Amino acid sequence: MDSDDESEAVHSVFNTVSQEGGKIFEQREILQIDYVPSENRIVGRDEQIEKVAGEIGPIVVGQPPNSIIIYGKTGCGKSLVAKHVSKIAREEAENRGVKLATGYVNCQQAKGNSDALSKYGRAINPPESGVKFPTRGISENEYFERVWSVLNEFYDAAIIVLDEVDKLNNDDLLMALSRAGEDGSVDVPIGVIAVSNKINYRDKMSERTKSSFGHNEFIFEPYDADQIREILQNRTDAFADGVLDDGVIPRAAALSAKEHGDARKAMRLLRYAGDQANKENAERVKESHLTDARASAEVDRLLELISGLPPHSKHVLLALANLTKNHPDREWFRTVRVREIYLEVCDRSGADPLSAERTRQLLNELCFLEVAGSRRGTGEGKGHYSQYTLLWDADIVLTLGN
Ligand SMILES: Nc1ncnc2c1ncn2[C@@H]1O[C@H](COP(=O)(O)OP(=O)(O)OP(=O)(O)O)[C@@H](O)[C@H]1O
Repeated sequence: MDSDDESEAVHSVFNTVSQEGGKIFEQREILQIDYVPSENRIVGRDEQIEKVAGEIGPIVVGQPPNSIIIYGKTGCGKSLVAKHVSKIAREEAENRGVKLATGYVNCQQAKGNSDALSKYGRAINPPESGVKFPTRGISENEYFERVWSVLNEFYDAAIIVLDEVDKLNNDDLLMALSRAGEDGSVDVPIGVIAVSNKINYRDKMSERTKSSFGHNEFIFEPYDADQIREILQNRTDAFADGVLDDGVIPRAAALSAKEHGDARKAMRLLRYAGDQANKENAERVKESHLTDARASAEVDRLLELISGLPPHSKHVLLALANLTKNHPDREWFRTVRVREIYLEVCDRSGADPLSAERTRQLLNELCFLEVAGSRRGTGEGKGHYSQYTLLWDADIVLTLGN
């Protein structure tokens, strides 16, 4: 392809798409959500980096470290800090003549414990090793054996980052890894850095795993407006020189801090504002572009939340959205009311409705995902009942669901 090709799009709907990202962006990828900033661009997490490094620290001299678990809402820098600490630990260990294996596994992308182990095995397996980590076909035990053999033969110590650890079916892997050194399965010390955005994951852990992680739990708070402003300010080289109006970043930061404190979403908002300016063929990104960007960001956020839901959860959500839309004077609805509309939604979509009890459970799951909210009400002599409210714009939900 000719990179100087300035030819017009064949289809006018693609007119605003260009290799360079239009007039507005210089390096749009800097605002992509998977872009990992270099260490001098990690904002406001010095204290957390120090604490995590403090617990995992002994590993750099080949001594057993403390395994840790980091909790916090989405986009508050958990994975970034975990990856960063494991990277600098590897550099420090190398500096001290210790061979440290480091590997990162996102458990959401792993199909269970065996797959997570296999991914870790492949991440640390040196080219000269004869050990194979097939994607399937061997037992979980065999994966363990192979990981141990690679560690024993090629390394002095190991760190494993298990991101979204709550997505594994159980905590067996967490426990096996954090206890491996003690129970003699492997000759090198292992440090586990587990990451989860479900604070109540702790309740699902067995007592033994809890005691392995002891008091080494860190909770990362969402970012405040100043921190988000600095994070965004550090990414302005995504834009062409001088195209960003002065008020855009402070406003994007203020909105993001108020709504979620999530760095990833804040970057997405800024990127969408740039896209919006491009679409309008504007010379500059203005605060007004944030308004449209917010609508797109909201849709994306909700899509992310509900994308993995089974059909009946979506039917229940649609029922709540319909109620909300049709009763602008009311916010809260009792389970029975939601169920009535749910039955209509099922009827329309030709689905067999689930039981009343199951409907209630699905409503509670929507609350857990922060798509809906719940409260207890007291009836006149009728005891307690639950009420639900939609935490999202009903129109957005209905557009996505229909
Ligand atoms: N302190 C920070 N400084 C600079 N950029 C940051 C910071 N925190 C987060 N980011 C940006 O936001 C992105 C998302 O952060 P990260 O993956 O660490 O979130 P998380 O807390 O692990 O969230 P999730 O639970 O959704 O995975 C990072 O890749 C990075 O681009």
